[in-house]
Amino acid sequence: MHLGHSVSDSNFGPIIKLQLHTRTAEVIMAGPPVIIWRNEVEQLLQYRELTPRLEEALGKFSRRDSAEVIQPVRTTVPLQKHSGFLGVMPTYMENDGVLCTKFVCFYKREEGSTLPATKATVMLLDPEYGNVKAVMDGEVITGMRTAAVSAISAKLLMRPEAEVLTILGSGLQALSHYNVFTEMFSFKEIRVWSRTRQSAEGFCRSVSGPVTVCASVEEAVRGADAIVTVTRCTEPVLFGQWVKPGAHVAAVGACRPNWRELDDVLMKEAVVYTDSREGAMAESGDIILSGAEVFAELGDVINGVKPAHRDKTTVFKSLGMGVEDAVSAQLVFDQWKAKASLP
Ligand SMILES: NC(=O)c1ccc[n+]([C@@H]2O[C@H](COP(=O)([O-])OP(=O)(O)OC[C@H]3O[C@@H](n4cnc5c(N)ncnc54)[C@H](O)[C@@H]3O)[C@@H](O)[C@H]2O)c1
Ligand SMILES: O=C(O)[C@@H]1CCCCN1
Repeated sequence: MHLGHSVSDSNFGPIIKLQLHTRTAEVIMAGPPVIIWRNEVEQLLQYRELTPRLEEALGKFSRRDSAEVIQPVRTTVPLQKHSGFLGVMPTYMENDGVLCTKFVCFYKREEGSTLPATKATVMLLDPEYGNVKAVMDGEVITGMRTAAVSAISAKLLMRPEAEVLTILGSGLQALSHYNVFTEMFSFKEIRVWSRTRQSAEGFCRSVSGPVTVCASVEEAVRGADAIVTVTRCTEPVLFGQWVKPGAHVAAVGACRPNWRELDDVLMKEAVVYTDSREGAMAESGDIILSGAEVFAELGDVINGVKPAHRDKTTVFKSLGMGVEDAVSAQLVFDQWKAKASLP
């Protein structure tokens, strides 16, 4: 049996057939979990399959049906010595038979640090037997599912005639957002701003299409129809006075209650959407410190219970949800089994 190049036969415990209860359990790994690492996750995960599954999952989450999704607010453990946090993100999707936990460490790295700002690992478990089925790289999953959800917010909330996309930040999330936004939409102009021109120019070299490097945030965002903020700033970097009325902002950074990416003017003027109300009220400094009202979750719009105010300035405040990782990891695992000709 082909076991995938990521594990050798010797790593695998015996594949055994068990007669348990009334269910014949096949391919229960009596041995160690499958390890699916970065390169293989990159090969197995595609936006065209992932994005519709994420949109469905956002709707399931917002219905608050415990048979669909159980997703407590992320547990966050401060790593004070390293200016970081450990986030633990369990999710159970009973109807879909998916049990997943992501462990993610994220840090306030000093400028010029070459250490990663985010490191994530995803575990997929069998909800009936409790064994760990797979351990996966969480970097690719986090990068792709976060960008795909931002793209879903743009699909729902951005004006259809949008022509200019601006990306603030030039790191891992900036690249994944560039990739999915250019796959899902066609913009006449794409702009990027980063703290240093050098890193912005490095970003331009890493993408396939033309991108304008802007010297200031104001230059980058004035006239933009869609703005993606993917910085690690902790004070506002995007100011409402620069944002064109009717623009859509996908705000991905500032995921701590005392961190900001957006100023009060923008938060007060915009119609604010988020992924999880509970998560936003626990973790979003942009919402908590500005006192802005959360109009709806993205899932409420998907379920048709709240309108999409495309004609107004909109902010999607993204904090990241375990259900996004669960859906992504299950898709990776299903693709891996298909490739290994496993049932
Ligand atoms: N919402 C979610 O689901 C989710 C998921 C993953 C990461 N994030 C957050 O998204 C942000 C970007 O993540 P990433 O993996 O791309 O990080 P990264 O370190 O790869 O890139 C961060 C970018 O921000 C810039 N930057 C750093 N400090 C800054 C500052 N003080 N002001 C302005 N720009 C600054 C860096 O130059 C870089 O271009 C982080 O805040 C991260 O916590 C959110
Ligand atoms: O949901 C996530 O994966 C990210 C990790 C970094 C902090 C914000 N949330």
